[in-house]
Amino acid sequence: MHYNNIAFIGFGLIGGSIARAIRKYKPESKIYAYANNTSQLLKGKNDGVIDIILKEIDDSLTECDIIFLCAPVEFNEEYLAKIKPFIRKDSIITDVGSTKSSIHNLAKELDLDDIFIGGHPMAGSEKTGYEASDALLLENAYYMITPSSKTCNKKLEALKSIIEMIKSIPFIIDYQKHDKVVATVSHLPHILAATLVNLVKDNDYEDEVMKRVAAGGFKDITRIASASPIMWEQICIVNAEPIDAMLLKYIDMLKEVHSQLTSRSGIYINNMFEKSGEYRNSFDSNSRGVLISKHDISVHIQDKPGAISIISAILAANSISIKNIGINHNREKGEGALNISFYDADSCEMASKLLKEYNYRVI
Ligand SMILES: NC(=O)c1ccc[n+]([C@@H]2O[C@H](COP(=O)([O-])OP(=O)(O)OC[C@H]3O[C@@H](n4cnc5c(N)ncnc54)[C@H](O)[C@@H]3O)[C@@H](O)[C@H]2O)c1
Ligand SMILES: O=C(O)C(=O)C[C@]1(C(=O)O)C=C[C@@H](O)C=C1
Repeated sequence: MHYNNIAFIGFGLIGGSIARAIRKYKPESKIYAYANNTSQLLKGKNDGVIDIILKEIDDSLTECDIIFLCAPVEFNEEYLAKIKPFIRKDSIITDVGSTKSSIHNLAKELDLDDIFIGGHPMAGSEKTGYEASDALLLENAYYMITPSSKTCNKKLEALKSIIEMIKSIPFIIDYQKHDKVVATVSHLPHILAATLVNLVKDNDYEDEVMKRVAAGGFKDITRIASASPIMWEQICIVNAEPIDAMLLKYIDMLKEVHSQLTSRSGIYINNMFEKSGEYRNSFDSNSRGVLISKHDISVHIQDKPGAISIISAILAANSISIKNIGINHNREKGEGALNISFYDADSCEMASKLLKEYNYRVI
């Protein structure tokens, strides 16, 4: 089995990024795509990423060796049921959804648990749509795989090799554990970011001074508040139980901070930051090449020799001094493969603008 014919149901940020990477690393693949957004599909076809636009869910899917479900999580479940009549027994259905138990339960109900293998790349962006997709988006990122008890080794190895081909790092995990992990490190943080932004909106002065002066700290912690409402509505509802369990623990922590603040316990606050700083810094020391700076950018580049020199030549030619530069091999820590830090905000802003003009994806 060569897994040459690959279909995407949903073709936005993640579907588009995987398809672009497959086209890049295995150009002979035949890529089929279906979505409810024709303009994204036409762009994909124009870019040479898609070979065949599927107008319907029909027996064209029988030609496909692997099908990626890449719509918001509840729609992925709807499509799992819809595609069932057209799927060959020896093919693989996988998904990229941020929740796993619910779709695994459905696969079992539909008697598809020998065909369906869950997947979830741990990289992304607050942006949506094929326009924001990038062949390098998932490079060096963990890509969680949740097999079922009926997954055969051959299919698991095939999926792993596709994930490795697109330069992600396969990470096998039980699907129930997956949902608890991401509830804590991804879903709850999105809720916190959204509520924090809404707190400012609801409490700002008439002249919107809070919005105006909000600086690095606020922006760092709230980038993901701009994420897709429909995608996050579905993630939160489908994974409500583990999210809610962590949310309650978090509320207890905040209540404790409230009580310690009321009694003006500086030592409590000090210890809180001491503990969090130590742990957070241990994340950084585990990742190679990651820089910590107030004036830094992440640039999506290929993780290969020569890539850094092109960027540094562009910046040098424009008299922008680099403080530090390094490949981030461990994408679970940052978004781009290359981290560059600058001495001041102006240089950082100029560099970002310049590299975008050269068509680099800069975050
Ligand atoms: N955005 C991230 O950071 C991220 C990271 C990892 C996984 N995911 C998961 O990936 C999936 C897709 O997210 P995305 O960021 O690519 O979103 P997106 O909005 O960029 O893309 C969604 C795609 O699904 C299509 N779609 C939406 N509703 C549809 C429907 N009813 N029928 C057919 N097509 C439909 C859209 O047209 C679009 O092509 C989600 O399940 C999400 O949980 C997202
Ligand atoms: O970097 C971001 O913008 C993301 O939100 C990516 C992110 C996350 O880290 O929470 C979002 C959802 C996913 O399911 C996986 C990754």
